[in-house]
Amino acid sequence: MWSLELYGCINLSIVLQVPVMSLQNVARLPPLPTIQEIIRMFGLSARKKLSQNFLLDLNLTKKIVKSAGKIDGCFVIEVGPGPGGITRPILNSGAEKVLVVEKDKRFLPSLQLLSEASKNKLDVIHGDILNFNLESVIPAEHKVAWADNPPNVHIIGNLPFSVATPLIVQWLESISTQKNAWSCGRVPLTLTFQKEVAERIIAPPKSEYRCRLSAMCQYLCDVKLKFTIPGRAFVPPPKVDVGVVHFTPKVKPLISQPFQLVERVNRHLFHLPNKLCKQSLSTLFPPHREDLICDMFELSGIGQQVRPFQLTNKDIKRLCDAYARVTDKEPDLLDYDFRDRTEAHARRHRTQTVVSALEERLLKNS
Ligand SMILES: C[S@@+](CC[C@H](N)C(=O)[O-])C[C@H]1O[C@@H](n2cnc3c(N)ncnc32)[C@H](O)[C@@H]1O
Repeated sequence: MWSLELYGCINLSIVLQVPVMSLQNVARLPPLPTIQEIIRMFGLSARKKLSQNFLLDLNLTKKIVKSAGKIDGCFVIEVGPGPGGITRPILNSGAEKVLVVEKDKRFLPSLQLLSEASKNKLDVIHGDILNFNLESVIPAEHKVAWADNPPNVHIIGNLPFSVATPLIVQWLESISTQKNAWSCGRVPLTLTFQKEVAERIIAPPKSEYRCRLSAMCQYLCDVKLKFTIPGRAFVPPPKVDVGVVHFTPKVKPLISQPFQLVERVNRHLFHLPNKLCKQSLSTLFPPHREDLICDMFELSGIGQQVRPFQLTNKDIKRLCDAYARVTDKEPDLLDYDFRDRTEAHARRHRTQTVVSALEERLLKNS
């Protein structure tokens, strides 16, 4: 039996102001202490340094799980479970098996207890999701062909903002190459982001939020902002609101070029989102090769006066295809880095300044 005395009452350094996740609300798991009690029992204070913001409101954690779609009978991977506020509704939604990947080992004992209560339906892995290949943990019976409907596998996570964005970029590359979890088919994702990042992910052309992340997410996935959560719902509350985004990988990506090429074109395109495309794309080529930008626009059929934020996903596809054709003829251009030139130029300039100062001094002394 669970009891506070058994584990000792350890400091609760966060203020709990949200509705309590009560025993009655947990339908399929046996009676368990509330998440608040778990936090207290194991001394699981949220670490600001690690951007840990817990979601303890059962209505919200259930809503996140519901927005993933039908998870009954599915294999569910949760990234960053923390004290288990989202893990519990996943277990209660009839998932066949749940695997959680948690980096902070302070959470492992409480997750282990949850695993025992779930009759080992829950597996706990101590690891860093940024370096973790999910392919090996997804059972073979859940693997389907890419063109089939998404497999009975879901990834859900409320990660720190500083992890969620690099992680989705890393995972987009895995989606494009059908590696990692996506070697098992078009595994959908339900992830939380800072609201502004969520707005960027789903931003249509001409939106003020349209950026590289919008183009990269949308060429590979159908993306939907499911709902937003006010920052005050978290413990401790972050200064910003949070968006829950659902990603379903597309059967056929909108752009058939390699991920690195698409990333490169978008990186250059959107580094000056409000300038003319001609200006933003000029950094793709050495300064004396303006002819190549003209070739790129001619091949793509896109007008040079358009601004990056106005481009549709199809326009971006045309520009990527055109860039692929231009660089097919001169593959070295794929390695061209305009900053190298700037850096080399700056270095030359610094050297020249030092040399001139030296010469001046020598002249004075002579
Ligand atoms: C914002 S908290 C959310 C906790 C819990 N899911 C909730 O909603 O209350 C993020 C969790 O992700 C974990 N985490 C952070 N970086 C991680 C990583 N690279 N790999 C796995 N877990 C990570 C943190 O330790 C923390 O438990």
